[in-house]
Amino acid sequence: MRPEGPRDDYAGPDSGPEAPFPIKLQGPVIKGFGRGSKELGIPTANIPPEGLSAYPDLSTGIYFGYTSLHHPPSPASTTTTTTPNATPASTSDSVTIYPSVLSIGYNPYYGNKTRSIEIHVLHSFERDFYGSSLNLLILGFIRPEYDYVSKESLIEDIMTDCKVAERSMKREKWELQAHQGWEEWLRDFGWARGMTGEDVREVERKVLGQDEKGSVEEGKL
Ligand SMILES: Cc1cc2nc3c(=O)[nH]c(=O)nc-3n(C[C@H](O)[C@H](O)[C@H](O)COP(=O)(O)O)c2cc1C
Ligand SMILES: Nc1ncnc2c1ncn2[C@@H]1O[C@H](COP(=O)(O)OP(=O)(O)O)[C@@H](O)[C@H]1O
Repeated sequence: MRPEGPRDDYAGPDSGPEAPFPIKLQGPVIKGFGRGSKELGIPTANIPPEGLSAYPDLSTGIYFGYTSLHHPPSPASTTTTTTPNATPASTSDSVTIYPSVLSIGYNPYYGNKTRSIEIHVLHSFERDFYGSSLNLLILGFIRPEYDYVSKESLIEDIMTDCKVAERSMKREKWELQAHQGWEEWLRDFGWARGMTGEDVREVERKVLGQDEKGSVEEGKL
């Protein structure tokens, strides 16, 4: 259960990220249990947890860092009526980078049986971006995951996480430009080349299928 008491304003030292950070994960945005937007009002983009095997000692918990998104060309675009067959923008043009908060773990409030990576991007999007490719550069740890007495107290803590992350990443040594190679890595989506919508759905079925039994405690909805 979440301990009583005030939260720190910052996470990580002013001198910048320390080992084992930055941690690099990537994957397509897949479906979760649909609770983020509907129940919490805080959407979280899920990526498959396989990349965590490269970091066997990483604790579950709440982290922050940069997310880059590469949106696939939209087959149902309603905006380009005059040039329906126009070639998509170049890869670098369609990559955007945002600060983010994320949870790695089992969501104790919901009692998931398998580990998930759930990223709340600190940006307001007009629409969902399932199927987009996502690179995640984790820079620091904010806190452990907790169980909560109510949905409202979980939401309140997540809102505090967002403020802590924003504040922490505005410090000079945590900015994207302060570290050679960070932006280059975030903009590299070579790993996603050739990945089809069917590939993404298959990953999604595998990940969701693993947690069908007892993943959501009905009483907590
Ligand atoms: C910054 C952040 C902090 C979170 N902290 C917790 C937590 O302490 N305990 C918990 O059970 N879930 C926590 N969550 C996970 C939410 O419960 C989760 O995002 C929600 O269940 C949505 O899941 P879904 O994407 O499968 O729909 C956190 C999520 C984020 C983005
Ligand atoms: N700021 C945001 N951060 C993360 N995902 C967002 C954001 N805005 C919209 N989304 C979309 O919402 C989806 C997550 O919604 P959510 O209700 O948590 O469902 P799910 O359980 O399927 O992940 C993401 O996959 C993404 O497409």
